[in-house]
Amino acid sequence: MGQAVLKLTDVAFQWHGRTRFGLSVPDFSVGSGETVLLLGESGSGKSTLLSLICGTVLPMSGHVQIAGTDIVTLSGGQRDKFRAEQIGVIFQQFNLLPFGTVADNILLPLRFAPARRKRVGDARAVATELCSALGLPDGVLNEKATSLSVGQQQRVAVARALIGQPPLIVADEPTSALDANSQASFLDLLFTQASEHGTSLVMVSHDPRLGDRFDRVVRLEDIAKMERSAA
Ligand SMILES: Nc1ncnc2c1ncn2[C@@H]1O[C@H](COP(=O)(O)OP(=O)(O)OP(=O)(O)O)[C@@H](O)[C@H]1O
Repeated sequence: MGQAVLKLTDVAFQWHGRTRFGLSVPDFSVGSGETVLLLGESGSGKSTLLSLICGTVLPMSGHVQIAGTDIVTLSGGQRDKFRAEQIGVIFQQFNLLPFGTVADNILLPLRFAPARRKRVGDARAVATELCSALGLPDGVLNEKATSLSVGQQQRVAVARALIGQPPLIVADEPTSALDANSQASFLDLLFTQASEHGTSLVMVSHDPRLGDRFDRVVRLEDIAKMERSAA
């Protein structure tokens, strides 16, 4: 494993909903360029862990280091900017801007991330290259994102995560809406792009069959302790 891009140390978090759910992670690291598949049952806390990694929720204690910075020490605004600079995120539902074009969607993270934008140079040209590498049709940048097929929208979400080469990509069940063939070609594209740019990848899934493609397969219960109780 190269130098850690992601390192969680002594992290403890709790949701206070109708039932209380606690997640603690003593020690979990992902190296530079490493690809990790995170498996776990439904409701086991996989998305919660990704939210902690992205800094959209904060632990009650512990440290979440990304590229050497402990995001727990940052203010809310600093954390939003840091996330835009350092992490490409692919959600289960892709979360594309419904009224935006494909270009608006792909270029979105650069708006909040000056260093990432600078790395890109000619952003529109890079977005065009990414679309072509991801098998999207010519001229797609001007299409409305929601006019595309589900598989195409998924590729737009990947282009948005990859643009400007963030050191870490976090993906929450990105293939759940695809059939087996589309799933395989989607993962081929994601892996080719990530490895070309030395990007680390943490992907959550229910499906252990995807494991062969990854450097490491981690079961959530092997790195975390979960507790559930009545509120
Ligand atoms: N915003 C929230 N408020 C309160 N409780 C929450 C919240 N989000 C998740 N939880 C609780 O945290 C637990 C873990 O949920 P989480 O979504 O992290 O699991 P998961 O492994 O990603 O599940 P799935 O595979 O079904 O997406 C669940 O018991 C859930 O009810």
